[in-house]
Amino acid sequence: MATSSADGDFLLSRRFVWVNGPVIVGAGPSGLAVAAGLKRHGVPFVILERSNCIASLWQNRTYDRLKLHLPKQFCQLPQLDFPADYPEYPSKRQFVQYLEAYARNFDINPHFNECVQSAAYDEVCRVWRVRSVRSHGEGEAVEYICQWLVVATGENAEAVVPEIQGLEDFDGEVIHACDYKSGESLRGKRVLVVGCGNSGMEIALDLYNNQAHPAMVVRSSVHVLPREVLGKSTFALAVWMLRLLPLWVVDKILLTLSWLIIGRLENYGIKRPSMGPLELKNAQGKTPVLDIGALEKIKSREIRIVPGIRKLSAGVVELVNGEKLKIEGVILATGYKSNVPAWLDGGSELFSENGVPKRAWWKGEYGLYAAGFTRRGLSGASADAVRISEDIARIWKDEVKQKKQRVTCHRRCISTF
Ligand SMILES: Cc1cc2nc3c(=O)[nH]c(=O)nc-3n(C[C@H](O)[C@H](O)[C@H](O)COP(=O)(O)OP(=O)(O)OC[C@H]3O[C@@H](n4cnc5c(N)ncnc54)[C@H](O)[C@@H]3O)c2cc1C
Ligand SMILES: NC(=O)C1=CN([C@@H]2O[C@H](COP(=O)(O)OP(=O)(O)OC[C@H]3O[C@@H](n4cnc5c(N)ncnc54)[C@H](OP(=O)(O)O)[C@@H]3O)[C@@H](O)[C@H]2O)C=CC1
Ligand SMILES: O=C(O)C(=O)Cc1c[nH]c2ccccc12
Repeated sequence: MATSSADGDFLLSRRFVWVNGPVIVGAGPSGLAVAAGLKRHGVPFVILERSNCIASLWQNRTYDRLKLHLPKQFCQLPQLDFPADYPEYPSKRQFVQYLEAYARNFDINPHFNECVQSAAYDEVCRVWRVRSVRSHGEGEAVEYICQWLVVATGENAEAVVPEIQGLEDFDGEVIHACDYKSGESLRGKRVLVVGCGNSGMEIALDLYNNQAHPAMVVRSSVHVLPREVLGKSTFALAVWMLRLLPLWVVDKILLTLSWLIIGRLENYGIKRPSMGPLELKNAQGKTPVLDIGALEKIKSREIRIVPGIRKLSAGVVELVNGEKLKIEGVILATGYKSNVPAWLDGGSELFSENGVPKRAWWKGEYGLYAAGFTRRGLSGASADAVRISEDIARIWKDEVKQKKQRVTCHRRCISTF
């Protein structure tokens, strides 16, 4: 039956579902890891996923040749290691296979094609009301009512598409990095890659490897670090040094090693930020680039570095220095953002306006949790998941015990009559 909702949209009648445990929003690595932790403690839950598969970022919104850029020991989820024969840097296919095995192993069955549209805390009934719409069938609307809400929608939920003057006049292909699969279709073409984070760098290299001619926009500054130092992971080295030394000292060491291995980036048109790489990651969430080969092509000018864009027109980009380049395609490697502000009502003591938790924290009020928002990649997501599942399990078990006691007491009271 169709009814009219408060905001005037037509809506199929809503189904109400009481969940005896938490609702987890998102079936990426963070949501799966929380779910596995809850299974371990015997806590029931529902996990809602807007797409038709687990880890949709990895399956649908990343390019073919992507590999994890941190060594495998920093990327596996709690309670299940990667298979022993996985390489140091697993491919995206291997990572997805691992996640599928993870979901199977812990018997995690997300509700697919269910996009959460809103979630709000009902202070009167002291429950969360989580409203979703099923994208398959007739678009059924469901309201889940639960005591705990775990936000696991990720730091990369939506693509950031910048406003660039004249973008609509450009006549070639314009895609965001999340829709880039391979440079094959751009063979022989001049392609502008906007953005120089890990996506921009790796896509520029992939374009080069597919015989395209990439130019990459570096409008401000970026830290590029070698992925390895003397055959050892730079990231692993940094983690190890952080146990012994303050962060600023580790940053100084990383920069000295980079200078010895890579040389001065300024020679190739790339400025380094004034803040050190780890300090910048902590302060602003800006991930340093771990170089997998783009720098060599930048040095040989096979990947051109260009400054910011002034405007685009048919077949041409005009740069802020007045230079004009002929281009046939644009890849926007301009980053991602959280979508939490679009659907979470309340929770402002945990989440800031841009949809990531204040102070990179995992627990809010009224049973609200955030998994995978601490800017520490997959290892951060795993750490959050363990804390969250243990916290919920502790409260859930207490409540179950109390309920049992109430029932026993009630029975005793009845039997004394
Ligand atoms: C290209 C790329 C490579 C990366 N490589 C690494 C790496 O090597 N190592 C590392 O540690 N980190 C890496 N990261 C960081 C990345 O954030 C993590 O790897 C990981 O995917 C985070 O998991 P997550 O579950 O928090 O978020 P996601 O993987 O983004 O999962 C969130 C899920 O929530 C779903 N969702 C979103 N909104 C809704 C909604 N309203 N309703 C229902 N479902 C919703 C999404 O469809 C998605 O499936 C990489 C990121 C990118 C973009
Ligand atoms: N192999 C792997 O494991 C990979 C991991 N990743 C991870 O995915 C996450 C997202 O990375 P990424 O997609 O690179 O996003 P980032 O947010 O790291 O980088 C976005 C880039 O776009 C630039 N930019 C934004 N708007 C504009 C504009 N209007 N004009 C010019 N430049 C612009 C930014 O420049 P500015 O700094 O000036 O704002 C920055 O260089 C990161 O955590 C990263 O580590 C990504 C790819 C591969
Ligand atoms: O790949 C990512 O996006 C990550 O967030 C992983 C990560 C966490 N801390 C870092 C420091 C340097 C490089 C990558 C990471």
